[in-house]
Amino acid sequence: MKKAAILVAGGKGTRMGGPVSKQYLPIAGKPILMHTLEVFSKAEPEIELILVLPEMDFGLWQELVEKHHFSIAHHIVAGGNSRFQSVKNGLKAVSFNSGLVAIHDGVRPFVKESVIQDSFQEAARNGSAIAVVSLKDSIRKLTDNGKSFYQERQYFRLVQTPQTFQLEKIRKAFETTELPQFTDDATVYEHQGWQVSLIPGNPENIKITTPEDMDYAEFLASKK
Ligand SMILES: Nc1ccn([C@@H]2O[C@H](COP(=O)(O)OP(=O)(O)OP(=O)(O)O)[C@@H](O)[C@H]2O)c(=O)n1
Ligand SMILES: C[C@](O)(CO)[C@H](O)COP(=O)(O)O
Repeated sequence: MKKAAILVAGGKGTRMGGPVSKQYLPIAGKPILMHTLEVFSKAEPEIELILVLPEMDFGLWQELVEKHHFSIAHHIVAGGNSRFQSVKNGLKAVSFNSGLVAIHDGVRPFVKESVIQDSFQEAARNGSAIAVVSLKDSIRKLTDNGKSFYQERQYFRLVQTPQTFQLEKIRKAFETTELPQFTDDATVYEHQGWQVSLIPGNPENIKITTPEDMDYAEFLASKK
């Protein structure tokens, strides 16, 4: 079965701040996005890789590719104004019509190869595979009047990427109008009335979001 991965990196990284968007920041001397492309290429050597970037960054990316002698084949696609729109652009760019597609945040470079492989296997069986991890902390639900209530954490999961799907189904799901609850791809898929399948993610697969994440990312890279 044909496989593709869409690595979305069309954001501005406003929570990270700084003059360079977070997806290009170096970890262990190499831009975050190159680590992410590498892990997908290692996990699935035959995969079609689609990298979604802000159109204004195409030149910067080309310079980084040359500077780092980066040789993993990938297609570049222009992002949109939201993650939803960036994914939609990536889905249009997949070169085949029948197969599987993993959608992954470009800024999650520490996803395990085994999680990527498991996600394709589960999506082939059941249509979708969403990587999730359990919570380590207790959680409380806040109310609008300033109270809070205990919640049973065994019924909750933190949602990561990859989120992997049968291509025809996720393309159809993304034909819908964008809604505020579409914080990831699972919510778009579910909006069709389809149930998602969950698979175990890996806890170190953090979404690099704020400056303190960079120190942890350097630590994780040093352990690889
Ligand atoms: N218009 C957008 C917005 C986000 N993303 C991507 O979606 C992933 C998860 O988004 P997030 O971590 O929120 O990234 P940013 O939107 O860049 O961060 P911020 O919200 O701090 O600006 C990132 O890889 C980001 O580049 C995207 O492809 N297109
Ligand atoms: C897709 C995601 O990474 C799953 O946890 C997350 O929902 C992205 O959220 P963001 O607000 O775009 O950072």
